[in-house]
Amino acid sequence: MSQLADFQNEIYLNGLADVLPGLPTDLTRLAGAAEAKLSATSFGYLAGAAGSEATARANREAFDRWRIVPRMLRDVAERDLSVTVLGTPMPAPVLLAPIGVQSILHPDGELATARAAAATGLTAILSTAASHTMEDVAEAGGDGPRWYQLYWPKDRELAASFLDRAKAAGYTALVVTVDTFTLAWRPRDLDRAYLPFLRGIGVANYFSDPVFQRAVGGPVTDENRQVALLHWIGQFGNPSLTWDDLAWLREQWDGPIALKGIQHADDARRAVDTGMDGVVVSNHGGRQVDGAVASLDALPAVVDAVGGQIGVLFDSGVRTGADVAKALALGADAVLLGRPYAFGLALDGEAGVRHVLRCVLAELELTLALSGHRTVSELSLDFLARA
Ligand SMILES: Cc1cc2nc3c(=O)[nH]c(=O)nc-3n(C[C@H](O)[C@H](O)[C@H](O)COP(=O)(O)O)c2cc1C
Ligand SMILES: CC(C)CC(=O)C(=O)O
Repeated sequence: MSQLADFQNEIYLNGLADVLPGLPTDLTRLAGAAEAKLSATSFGYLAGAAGSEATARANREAFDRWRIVPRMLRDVAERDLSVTVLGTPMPAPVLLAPIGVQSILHPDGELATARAAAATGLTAILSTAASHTMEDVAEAGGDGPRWYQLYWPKDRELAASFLDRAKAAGYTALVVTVDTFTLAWRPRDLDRAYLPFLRGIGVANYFSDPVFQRAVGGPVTDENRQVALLHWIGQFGNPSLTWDDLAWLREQWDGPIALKGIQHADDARRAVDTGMDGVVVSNHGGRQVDGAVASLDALPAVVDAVGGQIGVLFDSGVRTGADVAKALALGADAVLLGRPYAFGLALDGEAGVRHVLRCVLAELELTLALSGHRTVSELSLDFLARA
């Protein structure tokens, strides 16, 4: 029995109370459990999406339109789901998507997430909009692998400072999110006039930054907090960015860079042409362009366009191990898990995140094995049929 699916035996042999923190093992039930625990504002921010939330629903429907076609009698006794993605070895092709403002879900926020990721050997991608500083999160994650997600601010000096800090704190790859230079129209938050940042959540990396502090007249205290928040609003996103700016970024960061939020084959080709190391096919969980194409439907054309020249990662709509397997079969090198681990965080902090990760990994391995696959590289379109 291999390590990833050992979780299943542990549950049966050691019993629920010893192994499970009282959380569902059917990960599609996490949202309901988290809703019962969180405030309406926090749950709305986490679960909500843009506009009518049609794209968020489409992300799920796209997974349902693909069905797995299991193959038999192929000796799957020895299994190994490990991969190396953008230079980082991973026990399975699953990463934790960058999710900001995690302290609205649990006081330990990104610290708990980093600990859970380290415990499972998975790579957590830390958001620029984290509620703890990147240095504190790096310390919490210890030796665990970590990547940094950049929200590229208007001031290049501030962007460079973020990158220097990330390098110094041991983040090895950079994920640049290009689909969120401003927040979309998000009715659940608009209806409650709720934005975590305006309550000082998600600004830790800005307020702790020497370049930011210089701009607001020194360290952020009660006295200049309002000025600092206004400066944050002005700095957060940069709608003027173009492909030409990536050359500057390339000079600032010598490790791998992936662009997150790519949905069109031509954009993927431009990522190759501008010297990027990867793309993340993503529509931000339906939180940006309502009516946008389902992320899974955008994946095959990007995989084709890139032709193996750079890495293709995927997110938006992944809820189960079977979903991960489907995205891999459609050509993703790895998959970012988003809301499910955040629901776990809300439900039980570090233990909740660890629970979700272990469930996904075990379910992924069992899905692949029971459908006749020992490794991820054996997966192909042959694995899937249209529903
Ligand atoms: C509450 C919340 C906060 C997020 N914050 C960030 C962020 O700071 N940076 C980023 O690149 N993506 C962010 N995302 C998007 C995720 O990285 C990911 O693309 C998305 O959650 C995938 O959709 P899914 O959760 O439906 O699978 C956030 C998503 C949620 C739900
Ligand atoms: C805009 C951010 C700072 C957080 C985010 O990416 C999100 O809420 O989707």
